[in-house]
Formats: sequence, C-alpha cells, structure tokens
Amino acid sequence: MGREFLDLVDTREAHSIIRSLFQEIYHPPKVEKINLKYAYGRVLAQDVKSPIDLPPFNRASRDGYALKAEDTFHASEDNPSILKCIEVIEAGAIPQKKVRRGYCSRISTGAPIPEGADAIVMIEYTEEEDDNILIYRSAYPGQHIAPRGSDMPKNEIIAKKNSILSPEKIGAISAAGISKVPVIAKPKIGILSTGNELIEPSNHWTPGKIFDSNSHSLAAAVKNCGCEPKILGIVKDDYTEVYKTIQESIQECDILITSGGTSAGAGDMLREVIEDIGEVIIHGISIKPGKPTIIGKIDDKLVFGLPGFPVSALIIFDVFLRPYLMELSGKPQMEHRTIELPLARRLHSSRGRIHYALVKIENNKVYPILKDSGAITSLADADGYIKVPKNVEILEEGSNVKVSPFSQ
Ligand SMILES: Nc1nc2c(c(=O)[nH]1)N[C@H]1C(S)=C(S)[C@@H](COP(=O)(O)OP(=O)(O)OC[C@H]3O[C@@H](n4cnc5c(N)ncnc54)[C@H](O)[C@@H]3O)O[C@H]1N2
Ligand code: MOO
Repeated sequence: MGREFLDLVDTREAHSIIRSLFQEIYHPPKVEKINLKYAYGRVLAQDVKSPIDLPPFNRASRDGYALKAEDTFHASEDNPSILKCIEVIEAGAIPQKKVRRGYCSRISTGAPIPEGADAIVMIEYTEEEDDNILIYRSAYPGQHIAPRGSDMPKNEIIAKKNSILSPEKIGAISAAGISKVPVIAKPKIGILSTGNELIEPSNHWTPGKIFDSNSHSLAAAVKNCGCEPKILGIVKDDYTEVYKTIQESIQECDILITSGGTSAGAGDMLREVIEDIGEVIIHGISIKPGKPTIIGKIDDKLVFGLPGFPVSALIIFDVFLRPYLMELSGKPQMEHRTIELPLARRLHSSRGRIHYALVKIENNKVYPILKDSGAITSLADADGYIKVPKNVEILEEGSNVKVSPFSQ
C-alpha cells in the first residue's frame, strides 16, 4: 500500500487548521497605494479623510447676481430693487471687488462669492436696463450660496476603512483632491493543473486527452473572491517537472492552488513534491467529494492541492478556500444564506464522510444531480449543493433540505 492519506481530518478540524494558517501567514493584509483610476471595486485599507474644506470657498450655486440680501427685501415684480453691477465673476476667477449696499456682481454657478455679498438672485428674476440691474425678487441671506466646508469640512472621513470603492466614493475622494488611495492588495493566487492527459482548450483534441477545465473554473472562482488569479498552465505528471514548477511558481504568488495528482494513482506525486520542498499539513479530509485534498506550506505560503475531478476541485474551493480568500481580499461576505426546500427524490449518501451533493432547483423542489465528480456537466447544471451529515445514509423524498447556492 502506498503512503496515501490514511489520516483523514474531519471538516471542522480542517477549517480550524486553515483558519489559523491564514491568520498566521496572511495577517495583517498587504496594503498598496493605487491611482484612483484603478480603484473601482477595491477595498479601502484605511479611512480616507478630506485634506480640505469642500467646497473650498463660499460658492455660487446659481447663475445670477451676488448682492446684499437686505437690498432686496422689498423687491417685487412691480417694485424692483435697482442696483449697479461692479464686476462679472466667472467660475474659476477670483472676485476683485467688494459688494456694498446698492451694488451687485454678476456671478456664474461655481464661482467664489465676492466679499460683502450674502445672497444670489437668479438671473431669471433680474433685468439689465441701461446701467442698472433690476431685481424683481427678494432674497434671504445665504440664498444660493454653498458655504465653504458645507459639503464636507476638512478632516472629515470621506470613505471608511474596509468600504468598497464605488463610483460615488471615488467621486467624493477625487473632489477632495486625492489621487491615490490605500487599498488591500489583491492576493495573487497561482493556479496549476497537473496531469499527462491535460491539454489547453485552445489545442486540438487527440486520443486520450482531456481539456483542462479546472484552471479556468478555479480562476473565475478566485476572481469572484476579490483575488487575482494567475493561471500557470499545465504540468505533466513528472516529479522533476512538478517540483520545478511548484518551486518557481510559489515565488510569484501568495497562495498556490493545484489540481490533480492528489490521490493514489501511479502519476500522483503531489504529496511527495510538497513534502520535499516544504511540508504537508493535511492530506485527506473526511468529505465527499474531495477526500484526497492536500494542504501544505512552502516558504511560508500555502499550497492547496485540490483533487483533479472538476466537481471535487470546485466543491473543495467553495468550502475550504472561498471564505478565507474573501476575508483576505476584504471582500464582504454575504451572510451564508441557504434555501430550504423539499427533496424531489430520495438521495443515498455514503456513511462516514460529510457529503456535499450537487442539486438543481426546479418548481420549488430540490433534484439531486446523480453524476459522478468527474462530470463537468453536473456543475454547469447545478444551482448549489446540500450538505448531508456523515452519519446519514438516506434522505427521503419530500424531506426538507438546505441548499447553499453557488453564486452568492
Ligand atoms: N485507488 C484510488 N483511486 C482514487 C481514489 C482513492 O482513494 N483510491 N480517490 C478518488 C477520488 S475520490 C478522487 S477525487 C480522485 C482524485 O484524484 P487526483 O487528485 O489524483 O486527480 P487525477 O487523478 O489527476 O484526476 C482525476 C480526474 O480528473 C480529471 N482532471 C484532472 N485535472 C483536470 C483538469 N485540470 N481539468 C479537467 N479535468 C481534470 C482527470 O483527467 C481525471 O479524470 O481520485 C480517485 N481515485
Ligand atoms: O473525493 Mo473524490 O473528490 O470523492 O471524487
């Protein structure tokens, strides 16, 4: 007998080991400063405060005349106030003249309010007649003026640590004159497929070969967790090649995910390679599918050896990587919601391992997908999975089950 995974750990123990490894290796998360241009969707690593008052000066919020409100108190359509215009202030200009009683300045929206003025009357309620400006409406002090700091005073928090940079937040940050923001660095996740039978989907099929689907499904799942996947390609079941590739690629990423070669087959040497370069922490989890999963550590980085079967690889990713990767990238995790519905037909499970059974939901009933872990179509059909406890062998038709949907 080979030295394959004889010491299975149960899922709870596996979670507890993974949680402490992430805590030990990847905390606190790496932070990088990036240009606001690239910040959409990223997670802020610190509070961002405004270094200035916003608006930075008392600002006109309408086109019209800046004046003293008291000059207009009795103004009406029949009895306009008559003022003299002393200046025209465009947005971006600096007012040169003080507005005194009996005078006004023509002003554009966004321009600074001249000294002495305390209100704006909109251009629609005025008329220019010879040298005079006729004001047909009264104004109250402060009318159509956005005072300095009224939008956001200096040092106020614009966006909080851990918030996701939305278009609105990016707008507010740039309005404060900030062009770079500290964000949580996206963890780089290397993805390597192992197997002599594998070829790229872009290659021509030849007998005995299988298109590599794990690289692509795992890369998408990694992205969905807010991390950056790096597809490293396919490596043959050859000790030296696997050794060299893992040793080199671990340098370029924070976590390495491999698929295939975890089991007891002739070409399965992943365990040996990880042991020779670093250490194997777990080999074998009491879960179905995914039993031969390997978790190891190389150069203080984690390596997850997922089983080659596409269903097994994705289920193990979902159960043992997704929650930790999301936490690492700062991506908010939705509450793990499940949908409770009756089972459409009886489901047999194997005793002794927690069974994650793929299911489809139709007409408010849960249909188990009865293909094996190698069937990629079972994934494409599945809406999610149900968790069958390890001591349960049969779930009867009609019994209520909780479905964990794949896309949260
Ligand atoms: N004697 C035993 N055989 C197997 C056992 C066992 O306990 N004793 N466990 C079975 C279980 S359970 C699983 S799961 C698989 C896991 O095997 P490996 O991780 O070694 O995976 P491979 O043998 O390399 O591949 C399995 C299967 O998946 C296909 N595959 C692999 N990589 C990809 C990929 N990137 N894209 C698409 N398909 C892939 C591969 O062609 C195989 O068909 O072992 C069982 N055997
Ligand atoms: O553990 Mo394997 O992944 O059952 O199919």
